[in-house]
Amino acid sequence: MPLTAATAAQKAHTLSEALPYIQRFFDKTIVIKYGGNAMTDPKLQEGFARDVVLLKLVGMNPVVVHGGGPQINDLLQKVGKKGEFVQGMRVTDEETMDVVEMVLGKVNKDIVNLINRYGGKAVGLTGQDGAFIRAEKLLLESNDEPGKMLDIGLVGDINKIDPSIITFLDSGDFIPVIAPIGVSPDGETLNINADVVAGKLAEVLRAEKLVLLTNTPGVLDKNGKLLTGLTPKQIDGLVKDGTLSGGMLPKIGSALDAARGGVRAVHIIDGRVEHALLLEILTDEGVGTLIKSK
Ligand SMILES: Nc1ncnc2c1ncn2[C@@H]1O[C@H](COP(=O)(O)OP(=O)(O)O)[C@@H](O)[C@H]1O
Ligand SMILES: CC(=O)N[C@@H](CCC(=O)OP(=O)(O)O)C(=O)O
Repeated sequence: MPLTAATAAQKAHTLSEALPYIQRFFDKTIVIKYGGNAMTDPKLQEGFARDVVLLKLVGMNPVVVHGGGPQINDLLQKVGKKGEFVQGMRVTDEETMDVVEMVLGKVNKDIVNLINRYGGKAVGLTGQDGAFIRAEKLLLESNDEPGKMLDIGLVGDINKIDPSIITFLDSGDFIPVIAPIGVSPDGETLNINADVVAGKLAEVLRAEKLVLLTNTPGVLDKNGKLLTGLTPKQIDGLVKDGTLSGGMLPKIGSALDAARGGVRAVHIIDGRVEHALLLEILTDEGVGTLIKSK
C-alpha cells in the first residue's frame, strides 16, 4: 500500500529523531536487563533481538543480562517443587540450583540464537566463564528481626566482576548475553538475582545507561500510577510503606546502586511494549521510571 504524504513524513521524522541519540551513545556501553517476565511473547522476543542488533550496528555496545524467574518457577513446578522467595530472592537448595542452571542455560541460548538470527553475533556467558562473576553466599537481614541474618541457600552476593571478557567481546562485533550465575571461591555455582548482576555490571563497565525491562509500566505508586522519576529519598519511603515489594525490591536496590555508582541514566521500563528498547534509547519517547542518584 502506498504511503500517504503524512505517514511518510511521520516515519521520516521518527528515523531522523534517532540521529542525536546515535551520536550521543556512539561507542558507549548500554547494559540491558531482559527480565523473565518481559520475554514471554515470541513477537516481543523478536522485537527485542532486532533492537539489540540495531543498537550494535549503529555503534553502541549493548550488553544483555537476562533473567528467567517465571521459567524457573515453571520447571520447579513440573518437578514438584514450589518456588520460594525472601525479599525478592529465590531460596535456592541444591536441587533448585540444578533447575536454575538448566533453565538459565536454555534461556541464554534461546536469546543468543534469536540475536544471531537477526544478524548479530551474540556470545552466551555465565559468571563461571573465566570466573568473571565472583560471589560468596548471600546472608539477608530479617525484616521481622533486625540483626538476624537469614541463610537462603546457594544465592550469591557479588564480590567482584572482572569486566575484561565483556570489554573484549564489545571491542569486536560481539554482543555478550549473560546469565546471572556466579562462582564462589571454592568453585561452587551460586544463583544471583539478574537485576543485581545487571546493576553491578553497568557500574563496573562504566555504562552510559542501564535499562531494566520488566512487566510493569515502571515503578507504580500505591494507586497504580506510574512514577516517572524517583530520588533515593522517595525510594526509601516507598520501601518503608510497602509500596515496593517482591521482585521490585532487588530491582530498585540495584538500580539505585548503579545510579549512585556513576551510571548516568538508569531506567525501569515496560518490556511488554513492542520495541520498548528502541523507544527508550533512540527517541524522545522516554518511557517508564528514571532512577536518580540524588
Ligand atoms: N510499586 C511497584 N511497582 C511496580 N511493580 C511492582 C511494585 N511492587 C512490586 N512490584 C512487582 O515487581 C514485579 C517486577 O519484578 P520481577 O517479577 O522480579 O520482574 P523481572 O522478571 O522483570 O525481574 C512486577 O511484576 C510487580 O508484580
Ligand atoms: C537469587 C535469585 O532470585 N535469582 C533469580 C535469577 C533469575 C532472575 O533474576 O530472573 P528475573 O529477572 O526474571 O526475575 C531466580 O532464581 O529467579
